[in-house]
Amino acid sequence: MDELPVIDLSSADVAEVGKKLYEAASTLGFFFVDGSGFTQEEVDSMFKLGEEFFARPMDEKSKYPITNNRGYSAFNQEALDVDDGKKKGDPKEIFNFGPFEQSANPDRQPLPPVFDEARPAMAEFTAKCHAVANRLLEALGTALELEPGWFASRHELERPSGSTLRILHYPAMTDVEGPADEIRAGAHTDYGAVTLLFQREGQAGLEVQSPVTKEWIRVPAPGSRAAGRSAPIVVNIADQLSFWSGGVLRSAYHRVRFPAAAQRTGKDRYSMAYFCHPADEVRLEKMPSAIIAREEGGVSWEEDGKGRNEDIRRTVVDGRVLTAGEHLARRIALSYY
Ligand SMILES: O=C(O)CCC(=O)C(=O)O
Ligand SMILES: [Fe+2]
Repeated sequence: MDELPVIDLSSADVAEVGKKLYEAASTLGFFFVDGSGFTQEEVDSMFKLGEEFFARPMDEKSKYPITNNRGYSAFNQEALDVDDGKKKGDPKEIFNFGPFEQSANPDRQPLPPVFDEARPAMAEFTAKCHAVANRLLEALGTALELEPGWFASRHELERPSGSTLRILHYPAMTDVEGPADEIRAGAHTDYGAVTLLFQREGQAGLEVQSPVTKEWIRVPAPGSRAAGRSAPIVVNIADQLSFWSGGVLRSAYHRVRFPAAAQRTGKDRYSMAYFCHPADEVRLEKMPSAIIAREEGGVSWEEDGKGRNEDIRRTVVDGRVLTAGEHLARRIALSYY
């Protein structure tokens, strides 16, 4: 983890945690958090559900096709990289869960039996992810000198939002022919405010692009560092924080790549993401932060994204400021086949 900082969220010194979060969020936009409150058992039990589901026959899985960003997306169906024009989806399969909180999700999502039976545990896990994301955002808010509650009041779990739990499966592929086959999830930024990414120990593959050198940096997949604690969780800053901060906080480009040699070992990779989004109606406007106002003018997100699809960086269309819900809809429309 040499290049990515590990920030301990259990520290009582929230101002210090906030400073570290700000430093990490405004440079690479990718870091680890430890001390989130998750135990390894909790995380493992979610992965186990995912393994059981993905092992089911295709005709069963495809009874829950992804619609409105919820449900099952099969091999080659989602292309996260909207810039490479390859018109071919990523070789991975995923299942997306919309909010379990009933008021945020009035039309209860149909789930296959393995997940349906685990609804209460999954709801609890999701609520915990949301709480961790909110804790992190509030700590970041102290470094940005925002009034307390600025982030929390935009991320209430009860309000309809794009917040999504996603379980991913990258089956081993032994017929890797060239570098293009090594990419298992294309380069992209995430669409919400912040993403928590759970990995399994030893199942690396995630890479983040340095906004300065454009180099791809490998993100390791470490195990638990202390008894009773889950392995450190990867956190990445996503589009909404970049919009709110005029690009000072970095929505980081990342991808999943398995070198051919690693693929030939025949091992599958599993990961799990919690995409924390603000409420759908929140607008893509600047946050009232003097710190941001002072820092603006450095390397902008727009510059970062030069040569890449500009449409996904728009905050205003036809003279109207977009909302978080509209941004999500625009990004989804570009990503599925
Ligand atoms: O599987 C991973 O490690 C990353 C997945 C990802 O970036 C995504 O689904 O947005
Ligand atoms: Fe992502």
